[in-house]
Amino acid sequence: MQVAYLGPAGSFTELAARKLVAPDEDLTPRASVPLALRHVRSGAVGAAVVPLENSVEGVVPTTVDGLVRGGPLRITGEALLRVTFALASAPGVARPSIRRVLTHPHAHSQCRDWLARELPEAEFVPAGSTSEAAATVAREADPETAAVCAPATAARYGLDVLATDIGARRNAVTRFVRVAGPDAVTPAPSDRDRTSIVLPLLDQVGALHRVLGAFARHGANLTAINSRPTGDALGRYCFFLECDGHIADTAVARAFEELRRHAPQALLLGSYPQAPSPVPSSTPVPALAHG
Ligand SMILES: O=C(O)C(=O)Cc1ccccc1
Repeated sequence: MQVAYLGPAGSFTELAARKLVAPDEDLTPRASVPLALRHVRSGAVGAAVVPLENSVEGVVPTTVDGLVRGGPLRITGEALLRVTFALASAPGVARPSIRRVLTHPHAHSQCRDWLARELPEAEFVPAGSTSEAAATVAREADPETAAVCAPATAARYGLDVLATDIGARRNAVTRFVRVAGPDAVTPAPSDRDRTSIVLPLLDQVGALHRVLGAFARHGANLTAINSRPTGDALGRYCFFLECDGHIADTAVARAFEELRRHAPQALLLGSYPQAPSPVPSSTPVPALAHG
């Protein structure tokens, strides 16, 4: 099977994809997340691996939009990757000559503080991925342009590393998902699963309250709730929900059934094993103070 990923070669997504493919599957790069998902929907590839969210910046909007808009898809797995960022240039370039910094918007937002401090005059130029930024810098060999990418990606494209660890957080983790067509087999329940759901929210009093209530009543632990505009009109939103557990678990199945009674368009994106964390477990969430 061909599995697309956000490329070109050397992206963080490629590293994640390597954890999510079987030995007999082939990885094939795509220039953007929408293109990779379009090729899953058309059947040109069997699956795609795309970045979904980061512990510092939250969700990758193009990915969530690609999942909630368009034909149904199925998430069948996830991988977590610790990401560290380097500033890289063509060989022989000195840091003071950098006027432009190329990278993926999600990488830029995690390095914004360092860039504002160390290269306040440099302009940010969005790239399709961190590896595309590195490839462009290598190809153009412009002494005024640098890329933000993984140190290994800089080495792969023959770039010099001008600075390392320029991200705002040491333990930044990005979550990637493997996405297939709607007929993909749901992985069997494991001891620690996650379920992802898409829900167009009805424009009614109490609509969100009923959704949250369904999870609480059946004892399913809702772990994330993101709203994205449907794109149809101002004020129309689609929710991307996640909870612990598998759709084969009674709590999750009952919560989803109840959700469907309120919002028949609710769509199960998938149930799949949660990936182990690549960093030491974080400090507990502080309890809310009740006044
Ligand atoms: O995969 C990449 O290289 C990307 O550009 C997406 C990305 C950006 C920042 C953190 C993780 C993935």
